[in-house]
Amino acid sequence: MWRLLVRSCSSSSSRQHKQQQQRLAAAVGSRCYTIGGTTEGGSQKKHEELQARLPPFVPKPEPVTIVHKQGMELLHDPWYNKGKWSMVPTVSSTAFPHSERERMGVRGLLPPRTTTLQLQEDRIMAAYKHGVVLVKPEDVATGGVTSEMARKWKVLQDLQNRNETLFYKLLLDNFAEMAPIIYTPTVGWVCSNYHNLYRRPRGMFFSSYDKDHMAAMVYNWPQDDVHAIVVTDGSRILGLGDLGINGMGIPCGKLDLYSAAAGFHPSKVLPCVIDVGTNNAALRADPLYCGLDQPRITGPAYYELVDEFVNAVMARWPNAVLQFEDFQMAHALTLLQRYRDHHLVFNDDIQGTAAVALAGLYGGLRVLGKPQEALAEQRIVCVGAGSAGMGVVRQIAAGMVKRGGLTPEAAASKFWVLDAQGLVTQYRPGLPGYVSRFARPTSCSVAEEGDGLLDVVRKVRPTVLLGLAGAGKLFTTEVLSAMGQHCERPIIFPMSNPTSKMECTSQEAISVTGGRCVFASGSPQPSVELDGKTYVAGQANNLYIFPGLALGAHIGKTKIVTDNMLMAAAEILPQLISDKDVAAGLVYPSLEDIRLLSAEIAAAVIKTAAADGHVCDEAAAAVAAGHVQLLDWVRGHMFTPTYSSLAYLPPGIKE
Ligand SMILES: NC(=O)C1=CN([C@@H]2O[C@H](COP(=O)(O)OP(=O)(O)OC[C@H]3O[C@@H](n4cnc5c(N)ncnc54)[C@H](OP(=O)(O)O)[C@@H]3O)[C@@H](O)[C@H]2O)C=CC1
Ligand SMILES: CC(=O)C(=O)O
Ligand SMILES: [Mg+2]
Repeated sequence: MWRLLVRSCSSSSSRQHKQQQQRLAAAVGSRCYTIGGTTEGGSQKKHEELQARLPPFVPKPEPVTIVHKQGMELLHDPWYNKGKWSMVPTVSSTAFPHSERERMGVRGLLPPRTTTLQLQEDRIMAAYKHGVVLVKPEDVATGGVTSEMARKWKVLQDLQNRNETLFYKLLLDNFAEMAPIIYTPTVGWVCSNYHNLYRRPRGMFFSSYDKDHMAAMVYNWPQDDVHAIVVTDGSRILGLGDLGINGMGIPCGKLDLYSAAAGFHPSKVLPCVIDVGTNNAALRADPLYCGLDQPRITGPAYYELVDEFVNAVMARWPNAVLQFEDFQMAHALTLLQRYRDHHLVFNDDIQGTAAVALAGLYGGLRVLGKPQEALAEQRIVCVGAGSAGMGVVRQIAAGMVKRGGLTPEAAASKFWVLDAQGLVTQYRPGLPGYVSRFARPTSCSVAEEGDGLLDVVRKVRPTVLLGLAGAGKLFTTEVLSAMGQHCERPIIFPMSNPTSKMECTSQEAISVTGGRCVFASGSPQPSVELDGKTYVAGQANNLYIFPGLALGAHIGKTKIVTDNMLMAAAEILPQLISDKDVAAGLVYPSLEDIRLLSAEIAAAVIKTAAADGHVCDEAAAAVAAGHVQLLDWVRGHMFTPTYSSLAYLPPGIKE
């Protein structure tokens, strides 16, 4: 066959071709041979030798499948999808090579690392033979995630993949019960195991490999109208550190809450991850990890990638709210400052957490029977000087200025902030501005640079203790006991997530202080029985804030998210706690009312933005009509999970 091909090419050679061959032969002498024709001055023998060495041509057509689908439609077709059945019976599609992703319009719809059919088979074989261990003993011991919670998560995932209307109805009707399953703490376990649990691809995956392609790639997403985007780079997932692309579980969980809590339509939200590599060596070494196998990109190249992502999504979906989530401290504030003055963006960990912490303190003051002005009288110890901790401290200080009439300097003097090296004082060289404002003066005789938490608590006698270090049990029995000794009703918020990283449990705080503390925690905690009395634990988590804040910003078309809007969210939330719940010691309203809470937060945010001249005409008119009308207007934008009649529109016919 090969000979046939050579002969046929040779006999069809044109005059021009022959001349070319002659020139070539003259140039290289008898060493020259070509495939497709013999050189006239060349060696026929050499040519024959070559042919003798080549294996015979065996006709074997490449296995090409002609497909009439692209993009998401292709991925959701189990025949064309190069997927596997994972432990959750859904498809994944990482076996598409990159050139094929381009051809088939699925670039960005899949994690960047490709896999092979063999690896997929090995994985299924392992599951087939040994079953799949969902929750390891250490997860149960430290993560607060049990096999039962993992099982429930699977049930909900499966349902979400089959029927979103039913999923959201179920979630809304059982919000307080199911939030811990779709969100913290279970979402922490999901992210840690994302590479094992990898299921139907959801959202968009951007990576450094996509540099200069993002503006085009976003058009692979099959939705013209996106209202909310949550993005992470996976660098600080809850308190679990760098989980790389596995962090995608967080934008998915947050956006489930956008839809359940604030009524964003599920088809109009977009979870995103920017994969710039990971410094988590164990993940990179895992053959099932589906992110890039490279260390994290840093410096200007990192910011170029994030800039490109922001420009790409904002160009296609200019009305979307963009929430930055779980970026490490090194980048979180820089990114927020980079975009916040001209894009509809906010950082949930810095700003959402800040608002929920201030709201919780106002709620705590209600429990103590004190007005909001009493905030200025508090002495506050905050463990954790990262994006969450410093955002919280800054917001509470702003509350002290606004409600308590303090100067910014006097407000700053009410805080003692600790990081991994202990108490932060101005003695520390090179403190960033947002920390140095709250660093204790070096002349401070009460507590000194580097003092540990117990020393600080004993010396400062704080009324409020906040935990945002993500380092686990820092509120030891001694610390809690010291809090209870000097303060009749200490406010204690271990806000780190997930449960494994919380500073203490409800049981520890309530029992050590004899039930006197006002308690709320980042991840949900059980009620505690003590001396015949039941103490209910509240949840100091930004889930109370970001859905309503984003809803207000989106429908009010506020263009930016201002500090005043965040303050409005923080101030309205404690007003929504029922008197009964206040009497029970709760510093936040019931999560069962989350839709109402989000609508009220959205209304408060819109009112404030309207006063600052930042809303669209329609929102301004709703504000002018009065609170009830504004609330109705806000609720009119919320998706309700019910079935509607379906109508068929043939292709090519416009709606
Ligand atoms: N409840 C909620 O709504 C929210 C909770 N969080 C939680 O807050 C935690 C921190 O998040 P974030 O601020 O973004 O993280 P960062 O990594 O930005 O900051 C962590 C901070 O904690 C300090 N720290 C670490 N270990 C210790 C220790 N042993 N003692 C005292 N301080 C310590 C670090 O100090 P150093 O720099 O010296 O290492 C750093 O200042 C996470 O667990 C996260 O889940 C975050 C957002 C919302
Ligand atoms: C709740 C949240 O945003 C966090 O722990 O990072
Ligand atoms: Mg977060």
